[in-house]
Amino acid sequence: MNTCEATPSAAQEIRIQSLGTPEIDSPLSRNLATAGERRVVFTVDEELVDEGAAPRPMSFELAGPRDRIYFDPSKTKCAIVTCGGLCPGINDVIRAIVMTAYNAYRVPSVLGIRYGLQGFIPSYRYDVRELAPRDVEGIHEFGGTILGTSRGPQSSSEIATALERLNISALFIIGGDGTMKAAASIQQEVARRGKHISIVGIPKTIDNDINFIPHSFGFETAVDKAADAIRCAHIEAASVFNGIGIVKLMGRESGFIAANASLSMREVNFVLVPEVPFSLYGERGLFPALEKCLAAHSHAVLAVAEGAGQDLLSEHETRCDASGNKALGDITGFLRAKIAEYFSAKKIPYYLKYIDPSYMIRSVPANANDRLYCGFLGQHAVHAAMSGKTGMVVANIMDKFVHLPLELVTRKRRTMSVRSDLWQSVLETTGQGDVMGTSPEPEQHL
Ligand SMILES: Nc1ncnc2c1ncn2[C@@H]1O[C@H](COP(=O)(O)OP(=O)(O)OP(=O)(O)O)[C@@H](O)[C@H]1O
Ligand SMILES: O=P(O)(O)OC[C@H]1O[C@](O)(CO)[C@@H](O)[C@@H]1O
Ligand SMILES: [Mg+2]
Repeated sequence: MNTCEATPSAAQEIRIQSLGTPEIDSPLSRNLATAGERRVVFTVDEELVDEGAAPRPMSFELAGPRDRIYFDPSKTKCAIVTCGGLCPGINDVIRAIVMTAYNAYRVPSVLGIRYGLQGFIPSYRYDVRELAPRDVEGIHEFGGTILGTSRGPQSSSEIATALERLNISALFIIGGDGTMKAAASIQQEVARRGKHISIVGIPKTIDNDINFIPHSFGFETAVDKAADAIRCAHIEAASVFNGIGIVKLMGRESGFIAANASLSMREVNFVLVPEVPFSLYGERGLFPALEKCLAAHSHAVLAVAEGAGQDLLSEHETRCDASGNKALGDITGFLRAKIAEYFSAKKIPYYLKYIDPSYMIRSVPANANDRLYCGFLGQHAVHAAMSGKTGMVVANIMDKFVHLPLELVTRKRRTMSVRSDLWQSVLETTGQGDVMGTSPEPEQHL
């Protein structure tokens, strides 16, 4: 993303589905709500579109309250569901949705669906929860989700039936890439039945792997926590002769957390991510480079995304989790064993300190920036639903809140491009280019 213009010009128009013409006067004061749609044009570069694609202008619908809305607030019932792994800020989004629905639109009811998509399915027997402002007042102080979450497929047909049974007008679905696919199939099922129910997604994931979303909420907080772990690993490693600090960070198929946390803590010498293959031995191998690093600085720090180097593990994982996400082999266990072999054979003393902050980076409350971000996302999601938008998510692109179709955000999973400024910056800061070179061609990486 590089430029932002106020008018559409000849840009590709990104369209959002609508349930019908908004004909009801919004209860929001005239100077808060805008008349009609406003659009913004960004020149979108390859980081968000396709690797190698030329930058191109695209026009997006701006988020925000409209002066005419689709749903009569006095008859509107909303529901919120949270799915997938935890992420800092989920409660902040829930709070913002409830507060906006009640305080801005005076809707009479917002329901919380328990434990992800399972909460729609009668056989699980989870009660729905009424969420009034007093129920959500203080929830932003806590990590996690007050509604609970789950993984695993559920029938869109049963979910659509539950939405009809509960008489829901707008469903807010908070989750990651998988959840957005679920949202798309729920929206299609609801439309197939001819039901006027708005389905609005709020993209959530610490992995930052949702297509077209530059930074999902909670990512910044997760990076903060990951940076704390790196700081500790560096102190431990630097406090002994030939100390090696290894930090394992979440990031199944995308190394954004490892890359960003390492850039914020410049002491990291090697960043290993799923997107870039590497070898252990040979001229451009990780271990000879680690050996050189120890010889030069007497200590070294490695930040390892959990999905890195999976091809090196002798037993490839074939298992998946309940949602079909591939299970990962233990790359850091493998590296620790191989480091022991390598340095023992060379009779080089070393002291390895291993830190796995694991779930701690995603179960904490959101930091101040993420809280602000979550508040806006929740508010804009309600404005979008009330004006009859559906099959969409709310996103922040270049400091503008916009509507994106679910179809766009579910097209593929976002990974870090080896040509991105982010990865190039990692290479420049760490000097690890010899091990994980700048070229995407695997044979040039070792
Ligand atoms: N292709 C799909 N179609 C319909 N539902 C899906 C699809 N993929 C995932 N889901 C459902 O969406 C929910 C959440 O998916 P998943 O567990 O992959 O987490 P996620 O939303 O990607 O979040 P995160 O990756 O941040 O943990 C699950 O209930 C899962 O079954
Ligand atoms: O919550 P679970 O099922 O243990 O899954 C862990 C995965 O979830 C994520 O935190 C994404 O939400 C990944 O980084 C991690 O691999
Ligand atoms: Mg996911």
